[in-house]
Amino acid sequence: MSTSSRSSRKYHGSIITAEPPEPAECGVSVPGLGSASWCPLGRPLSTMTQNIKYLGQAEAQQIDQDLFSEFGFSVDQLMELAGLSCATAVSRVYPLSSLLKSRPSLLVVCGPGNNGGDGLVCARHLKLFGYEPTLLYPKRPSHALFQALTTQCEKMDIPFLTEMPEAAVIDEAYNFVVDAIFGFSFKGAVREPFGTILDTLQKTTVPIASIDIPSGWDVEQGSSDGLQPDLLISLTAPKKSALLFRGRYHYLGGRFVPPQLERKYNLNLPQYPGTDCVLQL
Ligand SMILES: NC(=O)C1=CN([C@@H]2O[C@H](COP(=O)(O)OP(=O)(O)OC[C@H]3O[C@@H](n4cnc5c(N)ncnc54)[C@H](OP(=O)(O)O)[C@@H]3O)[C@@H](O)[C@H]2O)[C@@H](O)CC1
Ligand SMILES: [K+]
Repeated sequence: MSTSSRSSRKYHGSIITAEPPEPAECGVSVPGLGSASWCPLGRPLSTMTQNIKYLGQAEAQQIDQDLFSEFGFSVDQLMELAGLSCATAVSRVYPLSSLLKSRPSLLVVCGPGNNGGDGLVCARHLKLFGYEPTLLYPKRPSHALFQALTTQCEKMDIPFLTEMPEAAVIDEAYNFVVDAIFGFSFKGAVREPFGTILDTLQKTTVPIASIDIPSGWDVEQGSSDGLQPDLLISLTAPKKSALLFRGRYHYLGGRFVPPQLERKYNLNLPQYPGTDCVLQL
C-alpha cells in the first residue's frame, strides 16, 4: 500500500513536475493570493481563503438539497459545472505538455452516486481538451441521467473497461487516475467491488486526482491509511476531511453557489479569479 506522504510520494514515468515544496517553503507570499499564514495542521492558507468553511457531512448534504429544492437547480445542471471544474483543475495541474507517456492517457474510475456522475462529465470534457480518458464504471445506476452520461461518453469514443486493471498495468498505461468513486454521501466500511478497486489504487504510483473527497475517506475524519491523492478538487466548499489532505494541489470548483445560499451557510467562499471556474486553495 502506498500511504506516501506529501513529500515522499514519487510518481513514475508520467508527469514532469518538481517535488512539492516543503511546508516551510510555502509560507511566503503567493502571487495573486496574498501572504500565506498557517493552519494548526501545518498547511499554508492564504489570507483570502483562511476563513473558508469546511463542511461536515450533514451540512454538505443539506446544501445539496437546498440547491435542488429551494434554489431550483437540477442535478444535471450542477453536475455539468462540477465535472467541467474537475476537468479544468486536472488540465491545470497535469497539462498535456507535461505528460511523459506517448499518449495523453488517463483512467477515470466512477462510483455509483453523483460523484461518479461528475467523473463521467469530467472524462467527457478532458476528451474535448485533448486527453485520452478511459472509464471504469462498475456499478451503474438505472437513473436516466447516468445512462445519458454514459451514452455521451460512448459516443465520444471514450472506452469503458470491464474490470479494474492491476496496479502495474495502470502505472504502465496511464499518466494519472481520476478518482470519482465516492463523494460526500460515503459512509461505513467500503463494500465490493470498490474495496478491491481502492486497494489497487493505493498500489499505483501514478498521481491520483480525487473529485470532492478522496474515496474511502470518512467525509469528516479522513483516513490515515487510505488513498493519498496528489490533487483534490473540492466542490461547492471543502469538506472537513480536506484539512487532512497532504497532496500537492487543492482546488475549489463548482462555481455555482448563489450568494444567498453562501450567506445562509456562512461559507465564506474565496473569490474566483475573473471568469475562472476553479481556484487553487
Ligand atoms: N451540491 C453539490 O455540492 C454537488 C455535488 N455533486 C457531487 O455529488 C456528490 C455526492 O453525491 P451522492 O450524494 O450521490 O453521493 P456519493 O458519495 O457520490 O455516492 C454515494 C453512493 O455510494 C454508495 N456507497 C456509500 N457508502 C458506501 C460504502 N461504504 N461502500 C460502497 N458503496 C457505498 C452508495 O450507493 P449504493 O451502494 O447504495 O448503491 C451511495 O448511494 C458530491 O460529492 C459531488 O461529487 C455534483 O454532482 C453536483 C453538485
Ligand atoms: K472521490
